[in-house]
Amino acid sequence: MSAPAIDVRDVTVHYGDVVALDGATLRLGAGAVCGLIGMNGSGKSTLMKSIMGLVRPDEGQVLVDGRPPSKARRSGAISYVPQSEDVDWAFPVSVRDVVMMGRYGHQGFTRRPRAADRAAVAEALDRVELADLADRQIGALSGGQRKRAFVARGIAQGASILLLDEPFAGVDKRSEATISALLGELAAEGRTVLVSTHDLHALPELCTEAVLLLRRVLLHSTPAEVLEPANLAMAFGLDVLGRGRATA
Ligand SMILES: Nc1ncnc2c1ncn2[C@@H]1O[C@H](COP(=O)(O)OP(=O)(O)OP(=O)(O)O)[C@@H](O)[C@H]1O
Repeated sequence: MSAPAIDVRDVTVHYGDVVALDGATLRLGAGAVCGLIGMNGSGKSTLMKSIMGLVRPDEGQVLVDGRPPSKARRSGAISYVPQSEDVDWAFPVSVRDVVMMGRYGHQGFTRRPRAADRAAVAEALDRVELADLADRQIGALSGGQRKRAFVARGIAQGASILLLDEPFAGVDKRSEATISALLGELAAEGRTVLVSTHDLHALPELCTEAVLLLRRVLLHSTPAEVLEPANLAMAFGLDVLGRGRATA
């Protein structure tokens, strides 16, 4: 049997005195679109950073395709779309340059793009509907377009695992629809998608499964079960859907 795409085993992460994750366990297979749900500070970004190998667990272990995250990252198997606040948008690179970064691992030491790299970048830009903005500076895009550029980087990279940290925050309806449809297509190609979102109502359409996080995984099930009021109450401590709010 092949290793799970993402295998988080009993992971604990501290930032100084803050316990961000406390015995988190999660296993995801190929073809899953898993929604990661939890209140602010529940550890969603930390979980993604642990899977990327950007944060080292104090306890427990993370395996990606059966390998340590750093190895999986170097091989290009895994791609991360960070929260907008974590990116320096003033960096003087074009949208095409950002997507080409996904090809670095394919280019050897010279980092000189070859025809195959240019073709992969063009195809990825097409898939996220950004071909007409390819030469624009990344900071001159809207929030939703920036997210799409980062998704395109993961596609050009050929990543089999995509981690998206709140890709719908501050995003217009067109970008939301483009990204949602794309995540379904990527999963249908056998890739694994983990996506954190505060948009609970979008969960059933967006995801094949969902996780409730509060420093550890409280529940990993279908979107419908995760959205049960009693389950949401475990993670948020109140009736987030019953009060008619669209987001957590
Ligand atoms: N670099 C850091 N240094 C110190 N504490 C941190 C750091 N990063 C995160 N934390 C703390 O760790 C906890 C988990 O943070 P994390 O960003 O993983 O949560 P989150 O679920 O992604 O939150 P949000 O929904 O607000 O993005 C929070 O209490 C946060 O304040």
